[in-house]
Amino acid sequence: MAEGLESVESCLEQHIPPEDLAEVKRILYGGEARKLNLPSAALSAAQEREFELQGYGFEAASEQLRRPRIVRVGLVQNKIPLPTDTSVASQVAALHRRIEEIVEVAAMCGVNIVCFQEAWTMPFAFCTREKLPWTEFAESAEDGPTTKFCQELAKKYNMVVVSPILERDEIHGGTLWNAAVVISNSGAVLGKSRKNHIPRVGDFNESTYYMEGNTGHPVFQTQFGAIAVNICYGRHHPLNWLMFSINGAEIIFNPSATIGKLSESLWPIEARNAAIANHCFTCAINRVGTEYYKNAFTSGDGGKAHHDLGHFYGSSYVAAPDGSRTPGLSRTRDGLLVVEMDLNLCRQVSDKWNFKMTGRYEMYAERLTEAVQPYFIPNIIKE
Ligand SMILES: NC(=O)NCCC(=O)O
Repeated sequence: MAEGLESVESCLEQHIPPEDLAEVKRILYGGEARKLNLPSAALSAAQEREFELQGYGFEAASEQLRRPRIVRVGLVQNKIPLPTDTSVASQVAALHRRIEEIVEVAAMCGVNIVCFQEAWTMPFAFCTREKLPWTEFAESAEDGPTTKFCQELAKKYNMVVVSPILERDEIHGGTLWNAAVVISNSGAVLGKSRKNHIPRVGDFNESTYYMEGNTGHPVFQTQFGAIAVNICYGRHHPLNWLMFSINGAEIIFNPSATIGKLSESLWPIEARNAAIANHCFTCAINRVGTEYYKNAFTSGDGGKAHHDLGHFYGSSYVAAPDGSRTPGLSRTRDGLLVVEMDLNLCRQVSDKWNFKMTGRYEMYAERLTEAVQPYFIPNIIKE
């Protein structure tokens, strides 16, 4: 699919009559997000380094007993800088360099927690179903070179770093996992969260490489808030979001890699709906660009063999618990989205809508326990 539109937002800005634009944004986005005043040095560095930089803020009401809990998150979307047939080491090094220059700008913008896209140290090569060289991109979550690189960034910028990688777990037979490593602003590895739901759709043949995660729904208590990571395809599963929220997540990151022809119409809905349903902030991050492979692969649908998975459409955004959302980053360019949020908004919206209180979780837990039994009898009433 061609890259096409730069972004839905730029199209709206261009074509909606100015007198209607605010109302259109209210209906589509829950209002016009406040633009952050980002430092001019950051804006010019982003321009020089050829990535988009946008900043928005969400408001919360002031409270008498709690001080505002203001946090800035940074969402990074990027293309792979080198072709997929260059050496593994040079591809990883080029990605480290690219991220380093984006994170430096995030630091100038006061970002407290940064999250990269899914499997950020490699091309999203699982579509090929080939093992080599792609499995060579896998690293230890605890002390691999990418984790060490992120620890340095975390310490240097006093920033929590969420680093989604292809993990190799040497302790368990060198098995592969799709995992996000969470590194504290102290530089310590807080832990990891493995992808719970593995796609088997279109060219997303990821179960060729790794299986469903076994880390459950961990929430990481950081200095800046309680965070969780719901990796890519997990966003289609409302119960996956729910369980991170049940464990207390205030911000759920959704590092992704997905393409236009498969999911673009779902993209603006799913993370946003999760923010509403779970009274938390969600951060949807998608990679960008088209990645080409030397060897053609088929989709197993009778169609012609091809050399790319399709266009990753970026469009990273943040949604707030009140249902409002930021505009998305570009569909075609690297970008950094800086979003300021007051985490007090989570409880304020919870007190208003009461989804946690009205959730009837005990009823669903009982019925689901029955429904997963092999000889379950559905409750269908017939004449
Ligand atoms: N990376 C990944 O899980 N992609 C699956 C496609 C999608 O969920 O849109």
